[in-house]
Amino acid sequence: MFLILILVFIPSVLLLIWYRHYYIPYKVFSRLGIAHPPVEPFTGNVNGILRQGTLESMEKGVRENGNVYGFYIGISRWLVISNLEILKEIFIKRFDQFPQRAVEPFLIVFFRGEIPPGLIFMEDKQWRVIKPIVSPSFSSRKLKMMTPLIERSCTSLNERMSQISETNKSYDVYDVFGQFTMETVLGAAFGSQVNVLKGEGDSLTEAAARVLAEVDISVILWNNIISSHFSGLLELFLSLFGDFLSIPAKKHFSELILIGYELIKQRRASEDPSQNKDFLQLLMDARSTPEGGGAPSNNVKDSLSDKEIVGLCIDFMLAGYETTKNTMSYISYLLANNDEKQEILCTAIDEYYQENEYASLYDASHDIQYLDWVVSEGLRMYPPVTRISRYCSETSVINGVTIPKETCVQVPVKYLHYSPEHWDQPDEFMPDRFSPEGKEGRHPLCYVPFGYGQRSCIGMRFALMEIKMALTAVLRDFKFEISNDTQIPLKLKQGITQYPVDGVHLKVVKRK
Ligand code: HEM
Repeated sequence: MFLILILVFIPSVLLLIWYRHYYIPYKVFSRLGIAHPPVEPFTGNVNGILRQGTLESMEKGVRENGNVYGFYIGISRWLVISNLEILKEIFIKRFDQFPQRAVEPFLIVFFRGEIPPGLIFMEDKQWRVIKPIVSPSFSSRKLKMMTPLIERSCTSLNERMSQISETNKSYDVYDVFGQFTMETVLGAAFGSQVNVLKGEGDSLTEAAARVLAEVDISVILWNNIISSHFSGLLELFLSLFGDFLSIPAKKHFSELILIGYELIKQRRASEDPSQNKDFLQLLMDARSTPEGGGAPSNNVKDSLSDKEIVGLCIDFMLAGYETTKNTMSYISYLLANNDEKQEILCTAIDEYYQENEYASLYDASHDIQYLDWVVSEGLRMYPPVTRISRYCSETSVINGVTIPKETCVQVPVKYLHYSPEHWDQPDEFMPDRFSPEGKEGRHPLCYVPFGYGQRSCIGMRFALMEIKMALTAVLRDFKFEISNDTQIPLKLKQGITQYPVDGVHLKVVKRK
């Protein structure tokens, strides 16, 4: 009897597992006529993605399957869409059905502990409340108040480039721009005055550097596989044993959070907190203004809690560090490899300062048109964020394609930026394509380094201001040159952003 029970029970359980974790979930795309690579049990397409590289596998997928194809991470569904008309619907017209990004990996939830998510992973309902309170902190007027902080770091950057040029050797500018960005992002988020470029550090710089170094894409993929099969299992495991496992990322997050609380406390006790010109202070002072002006009604949340403020500042730091550091490094690399374009830019900067001798870096970076085109073209060729996601909250049919509820749409940014359908000679560095004539007739969705629609990058203006000011400060006196140890082409890797694995080695040469 017992033997019969075992013989029936075990196969039934195995059959059920096979049915629930393999047969049913992996049928969804094929039933809807959506192509996808062959799946492996349990992991779905993850092994193929890790073997080929995240970006490469996506580009191969688009080439082989066309502008709509699917893949599975564990049993969760991902749909890669590069059809611009479908994307326009998803980003704009059907925002209510695609209101947020991919679900936040539980590991990140665990790291941040009591702190609520920042805007990046914020769920739609909460985002609609918080975004109007946060948005005014990113207005041109508020950002302009932060320019002294960036000017100070630009001066240190210029001094650092001067030291490098004197060695007459090539140097890893990725490292230098990393220090510059760390200095500015910590200054902008928390008002830090530490001179990272001069080798100084403090507890904030250390905690931030460690948090930023800890996040690994394959860990996140495994997190997603487990959560897709056994929702709640990772949550249960980490809530029971998390505190006993000494996980470095958790420790560094906690340090950052405590520093954030301490800063808020000090600001509250300070006699004149208004002298602080950073996001922490702006968020402490922030009040939402209802559309059309006037005071917010009583039943609408109009200010942020301390936890929300700290969460948002850490979010800005995470979102702004690697993206900005990578962009500056890529643009320097492109300029070094395209000296005639670099000459045009340097001449534009010289001419501007001949006419406006005492102009601030902010004004120069705002007014020099060619600089804007160079930065835009740099972001086209090397977008640091190579994929944008939108989570489908309600089954939708768009242009004949059925997108089932709980599918995550991925937009292959880099693929769009190189598509010959939209770009002439996409492999060439041609800043003029961003001139008014160059832009004419181009579909807005084939260029999305900062995303698109209501959930596009809130830090875009800040990032562009910082990148342009830094480039102006450097190129007034120096230029970039390739040397024997410049890696051409750059070897790139997909982490949270796309980054140059071996850094960017260039010579920095004095211009005059
Ligand atoms: C070159 C630098 C940067 C690039 C390329 C970049 C790119 C992006 C992209 C592609 C997104 C997703 C947009 C979408 O889903 O449509 C995003 C979102 C976001 N970025 Fe940036 N970013 C940069 C710098 C920054 C900086 C400096 C900050 C903060 C100061 C920042 C804060 C954010 C936040 C908070 C979000 C989420 C917005 C929301 O959901 O409402 N970013 N960024």
